[in-house]
Amino acid sequence: MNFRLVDLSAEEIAQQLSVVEPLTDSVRGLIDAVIRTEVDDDELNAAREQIDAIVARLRTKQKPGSFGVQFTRELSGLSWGNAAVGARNGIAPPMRIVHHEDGRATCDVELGAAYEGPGGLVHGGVSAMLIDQLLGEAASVGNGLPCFTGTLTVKYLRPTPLGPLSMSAETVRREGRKIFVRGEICTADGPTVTAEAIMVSPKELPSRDQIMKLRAELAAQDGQG
Ligand SMILES: CCCCCCCC/C=C\CCCCCCCC(=O)SCCNC(=O)CCNC(=O)[C@H](O)C(C)(C)COP(=O)(O)OP(=O)(O)OC[C@H]1O[C@@H](n2cnc3c(N)ncnc32)[C@H](O)[C@@H]1OP(=O)(O)O
Repeated sequence: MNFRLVDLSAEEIAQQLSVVEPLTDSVRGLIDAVIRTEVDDDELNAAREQIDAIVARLRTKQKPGSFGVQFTRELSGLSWGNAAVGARNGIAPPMRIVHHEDGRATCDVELGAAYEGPGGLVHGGVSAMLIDQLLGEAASVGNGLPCFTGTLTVKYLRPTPLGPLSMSAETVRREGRKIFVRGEICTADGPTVTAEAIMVSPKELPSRDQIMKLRAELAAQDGQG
């Protein structure tokens, strides 16, 4: 697994996010506009040319492969390409604000036209992705142990409408590296989706000791520099 420690302070991260998040929101706006626009074909072709020019501009300096996951010295993860929550990912639903308290994670999200499955309703795979992410965060942050999804069980109780939703996830119990979690997606009328998962902290992940060692190495480099 690609695990990389980066030397960024909280202020530097906030600075980068203040530029990146509005850009990602603009990309979300573009996706929504392309889905719902009713302008004529000439306008669509002209828009495509402008979009292609912007893509070429961004590609003048490009990371190889994917964004990857970087960790800071304070062990905050920067997964800015992540499909569910990546700050640079315009296809990630806008679910950035996740609150953690006592092993419970909650998040409000508003899903628009880009997340549709059946007409006017949220795609089932999108619901599964959202709740998987929140369950993973509840397990990982709540127990101080980075986890992968081992088994995810999703029950669709009734259709989930596009629009404002609230989600919650909590740890039920822990057995060694296995963390049992459950969660739900709700509208104002109550739950539409419930889910259970077994999150497993993989044995090949760097241990906290290894992370601390990397951190000490960075500090030693500072001392020399
Ligand atoms: C430094 C502190 C920092 C703390 C803060 C952290 C902040 C983090 C922030 C944010 C969190 C992010 C949240 C992410 C959310 C989204 C997650 C995803 O999308 S993950 C991608 C999809 N999932 C995969 O790709 C997994 C693929 N599978 C695997 O990699 C392995 O199979 C894995 C890790 C699941 C297990 O591999 P093994 O080698 O570690 O496990 P073995 O040693 O065989 O088993 C350990 C125990 O787990 C059970 N187990 C193994 N696989 C299982 C499975 N698939 N389902 C259920 N249980 C399983 C086994 O039966 C065993 O249990 P017994 O100890 O015997 O009781």
